[in-house]
Amino acid sequence: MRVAVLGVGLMGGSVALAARRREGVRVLGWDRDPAAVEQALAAGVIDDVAPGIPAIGAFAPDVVVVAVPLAALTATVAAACAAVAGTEAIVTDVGSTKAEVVAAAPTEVFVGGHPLAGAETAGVAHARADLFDGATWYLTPTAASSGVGYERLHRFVTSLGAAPVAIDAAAHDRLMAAVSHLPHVLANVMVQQAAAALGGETLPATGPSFRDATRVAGANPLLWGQIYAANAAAIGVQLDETIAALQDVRGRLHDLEAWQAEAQQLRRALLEVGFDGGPQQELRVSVPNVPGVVADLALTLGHAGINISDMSLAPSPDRQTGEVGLWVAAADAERARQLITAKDLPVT
Ligand SMILES: NC(=O)c1ccc[n+]([C@@H]2O[C@H](COP(=O)([O-])OP(=O)(O)OC[C@H]3O[C@@H](n4cnc5c(N)ncnc54)[C@H](O)[C@@H]3O)[C@@H](O)[C@H]2O)c1
Ligand SMILES: O=C(O)C(=O)C[C@]1(C(=O)O)C=C[C@@H](O)C=C1
Repeated sequence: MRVAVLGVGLMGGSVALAARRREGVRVLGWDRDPAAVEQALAAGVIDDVAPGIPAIGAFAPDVVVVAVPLAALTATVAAACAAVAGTEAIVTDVGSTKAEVVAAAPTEVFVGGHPLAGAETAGVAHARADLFDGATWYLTPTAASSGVGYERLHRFVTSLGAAPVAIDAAAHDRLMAAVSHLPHVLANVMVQQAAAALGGETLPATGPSFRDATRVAGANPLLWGQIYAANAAAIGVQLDETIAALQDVRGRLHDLEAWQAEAQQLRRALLEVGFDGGPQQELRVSVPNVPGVVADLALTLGHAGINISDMSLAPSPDRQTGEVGLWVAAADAERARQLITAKDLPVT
């Protein structure tokens, strides 16, 4: 299989690395920044560099993945579609919003895409082969999209470790406003508010909840400035609803126990969506930051036949300890808790 990646940054580099885990896949890379492709070539992220977008046609790619910032997406997709005209290639993108690029490219060779995976970092140096393992990957085919191309793209996305899910572009953008863009806005607001509240304090005054809730604050400013602008209408609706909800909470601070319990239920239900194998439960394990601790946890549960469907790692600020989040089937959760507790590791 031959894959062309346009924009070899965090996402493009991760697509390249994930694709090259399979035998016989060759990846051609192009980026506006020559340093990015040179770095990608030197690090073995891509096999070859294209001198320009028109040159990708001669590479005869099966799939072209456009992974540039949103502001450059429409023009780059158009240039990619022109470059592969008359070949068998299917062109896709990984942009965080879909309506604009899908409306601009109503051609059979293009199917919009968006992996629901990423990081608060940027650049090919942070690219990871396993970034998409287990992730939902939205695809936004239209009536114009080639069926053969869509099927090939579906298989390609699956080969990267992700689960493709077809969705309408406008519905996708409304959904992302709620589950991705609003959380980023709120994380930024929380750090700004905390900084103002702690102004002048010298004590370390933030704890784990603050770190968890604000991990994405200030993520890649170029990328996020463009996401907010591209999806302003849908984010505006979410913000209006958030403001109303906060006002409601403000008015009944002495009567929020049931509200808190409802949020607990809702979070559990929302995070279970998309997992295979029925209801899941999250175990949070406090661990010392020593080599092998995570592998030991994974091996212990693996030996006991307990599948970890998702995992998160959060080191403490001083890097002495950390918290490992493990998602396992609810039916296995108690057994997993006992196995971990037997290692003298606290689990919640
Ligand atoms: N970072 C995430 O968590 C995440 C998750 C899902 C989707 N995305 C989407 O992936 C795309 C890329 O984001 P990223 O996080 O990889 O960013 P990045 O900054 O890591 O990489 C972007 C790459 O595109 C190149 N580039 C910049 N402007 C360009 C232009 N005008 N023409 C061509 N190339 C250009 C840059 O040199 C860089 O190598 C964005 O559209 C974003 O919405 C990001
Ligand atoms: O994990 C993160 O750091 C992310 O912000 C990833 C995240 C998200 O909101 O979940 C961010 C933007 C993308 O378009 C898709 C995924």
